[in-house]
Amino acid sequence: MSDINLSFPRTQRIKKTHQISHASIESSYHKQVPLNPRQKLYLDLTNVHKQSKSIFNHPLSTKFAAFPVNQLDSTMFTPSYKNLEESYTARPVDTSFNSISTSLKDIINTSRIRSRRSGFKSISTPSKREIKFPISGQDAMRYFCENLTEYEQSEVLDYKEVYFLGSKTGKINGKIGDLNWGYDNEKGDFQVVLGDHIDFRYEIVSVLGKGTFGQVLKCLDHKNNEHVAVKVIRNKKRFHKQGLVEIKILNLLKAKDPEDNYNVIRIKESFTFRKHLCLSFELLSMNLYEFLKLNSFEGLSLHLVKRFSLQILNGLKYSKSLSIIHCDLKPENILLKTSTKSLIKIIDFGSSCLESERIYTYIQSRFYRAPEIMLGIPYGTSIDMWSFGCIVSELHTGYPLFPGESEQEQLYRIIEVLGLPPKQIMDISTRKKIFFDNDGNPKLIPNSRGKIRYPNTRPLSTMIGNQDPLLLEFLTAILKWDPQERLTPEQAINHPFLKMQLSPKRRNRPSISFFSKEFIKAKLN
Ligand SMILES: Nc1ncnc2c1ncn2[C@@H]1O[C@H](COP(=O)(O)OP(=O)(O)OP(=O)(O)O)[C@@H](O)[C@H]1O
Repeated sequence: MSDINLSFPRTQRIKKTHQISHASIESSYHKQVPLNPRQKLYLDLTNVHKQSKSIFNHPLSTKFAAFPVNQLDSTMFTPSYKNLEESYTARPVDTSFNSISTSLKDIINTSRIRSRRSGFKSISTPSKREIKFPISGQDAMRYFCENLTEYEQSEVLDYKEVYFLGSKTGKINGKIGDLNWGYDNEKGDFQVVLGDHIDFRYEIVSVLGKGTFGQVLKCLDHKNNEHVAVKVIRNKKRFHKQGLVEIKILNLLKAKDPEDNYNVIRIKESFTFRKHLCLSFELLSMNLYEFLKLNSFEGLSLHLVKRFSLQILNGLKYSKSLSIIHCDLKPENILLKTSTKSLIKIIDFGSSCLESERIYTYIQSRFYRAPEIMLGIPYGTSIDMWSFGCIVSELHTGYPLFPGESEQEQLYRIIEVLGLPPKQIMDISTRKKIFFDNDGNPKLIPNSRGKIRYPNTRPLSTMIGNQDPLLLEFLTAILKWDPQERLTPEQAINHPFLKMQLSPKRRNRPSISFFSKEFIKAKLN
C-alpha cells in the first residue's frame, strides 16, 4: 500500500455550509484558505479512513470511532500512533500496518508544518507531568493510552472523571474466556494488584482484611486525597444481593447520624467496578481481637472494658432505634478509630437486617451466637445484646466466654454455665431435638477431647473472676436465656457497673496499652 497522498485535486467542489464537512474542509485547504487545526485533523483522519480501510479493522480503530468527530484533535494521534507502531512491531509480516503507521507519521508532521506555515497555533501535546487530574476518560485515552491495558482502554471511556490510572506493570491483562476477564479467582474474589487502581480513583495500598463477603483494602482516594477502606464484595449473586442490603442499612445509619455520634462505621460511597460491588469507608485502625492479641490475651483493665462497653452500647442503642439487627457482633467487627486512642466503631453490617425484613434464620458467628438462634426461636435486636455480653467478658479475660467447637458444644457450654433453658423457651424451640432428648435433658455428647459438659457446673464468677461484683451482676443480667429478660442497650448503659467511676488506684492493670505503629506491625505479622 502506498503512503497517503495529502494533496487534493483543484477541481474539488466547494460545499457551502457552515457545518464542518469533509468537502468544505478539503476545498478550503486546497484553496489555501487557512484551516483551523481541528478541521485539518478531521481531514487527515478521514483521509486515513478513505485510503486505508484496514486501519479501521484494527482493534484500535474502535477507539477512534468512539470519539465524536468534533472532538478529534492532534493530541489523539500520539498515543494511538504509538500503539499502531507497537502492533506493527509485534506483527512484522503485516506490511499494511507499516505503511499506515508511516502515513500517520506523515500526517502528524505535515499537519504541524502546515499549522506553523499558515500562522495557526499548533495543538501541542502537553507533557504527561503537566496534565492535571481529574481528566475525562477520553483524555485518559489521548494521553495515557499506553499506560492502559486493552480492556481498560474500552473501560475508561465510560468514565467522566479519571483520578488515577495505576502503573502498567503488574496490571492484569483482561482477556475474554478468563474468569471475569481474569479479574476474579474461582471463588469470585477480586484479584488484588497493589499499586493498581479501583474505579480509576482509588490506589490500592494494602489488604486490611479478608472475610466471607470479600476483601477490605486500604486505598488512597485520589479524588479527596485521603486514605480510605474499600470493601470489594465477591462477584457472586448471593454476596452481591446481601451487599445491596448492607449499603441500604449503612446509608440509613449515616442519614440519621449526621454528626457521627453513634460509634458506627460511616459509608462514604458505593459503586460497581468490574462486576464487584464496592463500598468505601472511613479508614479505621485495628480490630479488638487484634488489640487483645497485642496485649498477649491478658485481658484489658476494667476501666478500658467500661470505655469500650459504653461505646458499643451507644452504637447498639442507635441501631436498635432504627430496628437494625447487626447479626454479627464480635471483637473482629469492633475497630479502634486510631491506634493511640480508645475510641471505637462497630463495623460490618454485611449480615445485618431490619427487624421487619429478617431473611436468614441461622446467623451470627458461633462463639457470639444467641441461644434463640441455635434453638430456632424468632429473634430480634436482643441477639446483639447476647453477643455484647460475650464480648465484654472476652475483653476482661482475654479469651472467648463460650468458644464452642461445634454448634452442639456451643449450646452445651452455655448450659454448663447458665443451667437448662426455662420451659417457655423449650416450648417454642423448633430445633430442640438437636440438643435434647425426649425428656428435655441435654444429650451429653462428648466433645473432640472427650469432655462432657454438665448443666450448671461452671459458675460465671469462676470464668470472669471476682475483681468486680458489679461486672458479674452486669453480665448475669445480659446473658439470659429469654431475650425478653435480657438488658436492653439503654438499661445496660444505666447499669451501676458502667455508672461507677473507677478511682485511678483501683485500676488493676494499665489503663490502656496503646503502641507505636511499628510495634503493632511487628506484633501482628
Ligand atoms: N473501615 C475499616 N478500616 C480499617 N479496617 C477495616 C475497615 N473495615 C474492615 N476492616 C478490616 O477488614 C476486616 C473484614 O471486614 P468486614 O468484617 O467488613 O468484612 P467481611 O467480609 O464482612 O468479614 P466477615 O467474614 O467477618 O463477615 C475487619 O475485621 C477489619 O480488620
